[in-house]
Amino acid sequence: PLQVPALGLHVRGPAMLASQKDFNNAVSQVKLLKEDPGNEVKLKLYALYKQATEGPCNVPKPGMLDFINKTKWDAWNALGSLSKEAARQNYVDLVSRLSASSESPSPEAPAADRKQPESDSLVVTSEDGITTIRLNRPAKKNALTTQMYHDIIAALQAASKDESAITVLTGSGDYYCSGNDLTNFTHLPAGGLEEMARSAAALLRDFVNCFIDFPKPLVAVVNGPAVGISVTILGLFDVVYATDRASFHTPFSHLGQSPEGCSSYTFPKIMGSSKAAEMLLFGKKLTAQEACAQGLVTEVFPDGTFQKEVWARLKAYSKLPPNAMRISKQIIRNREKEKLHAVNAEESSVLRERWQSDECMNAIASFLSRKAKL
Ligand SMILES: CCCCCCCCCCC/C=C/C(=O)SCCNC(=O)CCNC(=O)[C@H](O)C(C)(C)COP(=O)(O)OP(=O)(O)OC[C@H]1O[C@@H](n2cnc3c(N)ncnc32)[C@H](O)[C@@H]1OP(=O)(O)O
Repeated sequence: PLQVPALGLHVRGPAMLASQKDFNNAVSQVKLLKEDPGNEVKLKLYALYKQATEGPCNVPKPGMLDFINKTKWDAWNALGSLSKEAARQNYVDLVSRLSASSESPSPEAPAADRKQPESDSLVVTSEDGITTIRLNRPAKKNALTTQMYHDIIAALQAASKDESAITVLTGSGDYYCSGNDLTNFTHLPAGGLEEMARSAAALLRDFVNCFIDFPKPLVAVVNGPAVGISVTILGLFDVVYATDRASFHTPFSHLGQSPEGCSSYTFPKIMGSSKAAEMLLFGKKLTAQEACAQGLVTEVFPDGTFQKEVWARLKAYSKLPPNAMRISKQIIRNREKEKLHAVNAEESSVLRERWQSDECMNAIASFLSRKAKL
């Protein structure tokens, strides 16, 4: 089947297309879903519904500050000339997957407690004693959606209990991760900006807590440039391997924001206060070699041999006695845990205020209107 890239959906041949009755049933089924499928999926459903009922997007683009309607318009418009029939089929397929996953757990779950991620944007695999959590939104440089934060939390919780010795976080495509998806802040809930900031701070805190508490060796395989929160949490990993194509960028001041991921504590500790300040206050972007010289990265590999060398090394490490590695990590981490939790709480609470500031809103609007890029 062909792919509609923006939404990762499939176009089928005419013989397999769903009828109008199937479509109407799917529309009714959506209202009966037991779990909220998350904003990204709801956006896909919206776009497919519009395409299936009205055809290609035919209304004017909303203004850049009309975040919600612009995001909906973008999703519909991204379907291009997809036929009404194919959109109808994709809608029916999506609803049937959502209904199945909300009704029964997958019989093929690879580990007892593993719940597969809600969307294709995160891929979790276990092999050779290594659980790999792969960010999989290459078209968006692996920017983290709200759903992905939830899925990463679930994946880490499952990995902490599975049979693997080592857990790896990496990315698909040319980027490791472009940080928080800035459109996360455009879906204003009923309680407005204040409620959005409250729930974002709670999610951030839970997310970072999972990294602080993760009990096994945690390795970042940084396959390309890294931005924002994907950089700051590196201070909570045990080992960081990077391709020489990677860069490390924390543009918080540019975005009217402040550091998170415990970086206000881990970065000065790792690289000294003035190097940390240059990154966290002034947004200085480091090359892979610079990040390695400053202790944020363990080792840099030539891009051409990066995957081969890193995975060979990780496979060898994964054969070491797992309990010994776990216990050694605990001794190192236990000394810091209380402090890290306190730092995380403070950073999340400061960001809650920042997200309600004009500085932050203007920076996000600028990015979304394509005026600003890092
Ligand atoms: C209510 C609940 C909310 C919950 C939210 C939880 C909150 C936790 C938040 C924790 C705080 C985190 C802070 C950060 O991470 S700050 C860093 C944020 N990231 C950025 O500012 C990066 C923005 N992106 C860019 O500047 C460029 O895209 C980049 C330099 C990364 C790449 O440039 P390039 O020219 O190579 O590629 P494109 O710009 O064309 O990008 C391709 C497409 O990807 C989209 N994209 C990229 N990054 C992001 C992003 N961070 N958010 C959203 N979209 C992103 C880009 O728009 C392109 O899309 P289109 O092809 O559709 O145009």
